[in-house]
Amino acid sequence: MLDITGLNQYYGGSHILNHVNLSLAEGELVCLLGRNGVGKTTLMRAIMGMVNVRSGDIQFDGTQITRQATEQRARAGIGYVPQGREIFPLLTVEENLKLALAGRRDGLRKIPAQIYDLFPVLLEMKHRRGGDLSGGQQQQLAIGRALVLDPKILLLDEPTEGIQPNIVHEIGQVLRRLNRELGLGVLLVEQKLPFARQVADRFAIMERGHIQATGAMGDLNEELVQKYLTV
Ligand SMILES: Nc1ncnc2c1ncn2[C@@H]1O[C@H](COP(=O)(O)OP(=O)(O)OP(=O)(O)O)[C@@H](O)[C@H]1O
Repeated sequence: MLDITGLNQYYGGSHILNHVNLSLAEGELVCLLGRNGVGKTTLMRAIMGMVNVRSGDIQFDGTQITRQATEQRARAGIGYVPQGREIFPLLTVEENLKLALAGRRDGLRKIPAQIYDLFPVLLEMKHRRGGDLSGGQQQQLAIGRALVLDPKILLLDEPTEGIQPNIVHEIGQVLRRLNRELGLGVLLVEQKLPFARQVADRFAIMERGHIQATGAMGDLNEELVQKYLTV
């Protein structure tokens, strides 16, 4: 579904993504792990076309997208929930969701009922401003907004950061449900290991901009954790 091969990216003279190879098969839920500053967010942004890459390929759904604009990638079916959520604080929940309708492939003009089914709190808070929501509710809004586009895969950058445990649990359940019931592929950047273990099928560990290890989630042993993840 998503195949990244030999991807190199630089910020000025700093080589950030270093020959990254990573793939997400159809319906797979993969967690990208790694310490702070290793390049996880940069990789997500590169997949979305928000940073220029120097070399390498990104293929999505059989198409080469490496040089496509962000809007084109979103329309092709890559949903993105950025770190820090980036919702519009002065717009209502409903308006935040409606903005994403512009990117629908099928021209739908109504927020799909499924979004409110997945996140009932968004229905309750429909007329409230985004900025009035709690961090956890804003995260649910950010995920809901990405889902309005009807993506084939979803990229999430640290969706549990700064969120209270009951909502973290709820988000985990929604991701599993989307993945299991609807076959949505998910690439998740995550720092919380118990959460990653709970939701992901497979892991990929990044260090200094390179994928150092991948495997089934059950194979993420203490040695790998100590070597690449413990701070
Ligand atoms: N816009 C930018 N300009 C220059 N350097 C940047 C920029 N954004 C990130 N970097 C640098 O690139 C490196 C990778 O950052 P990135 O945010 O991708 O890492 P990360 O693994 O997502 O970290 P975190 O877990 O802290 O979010 C870091 O050294 C960071 O300082």
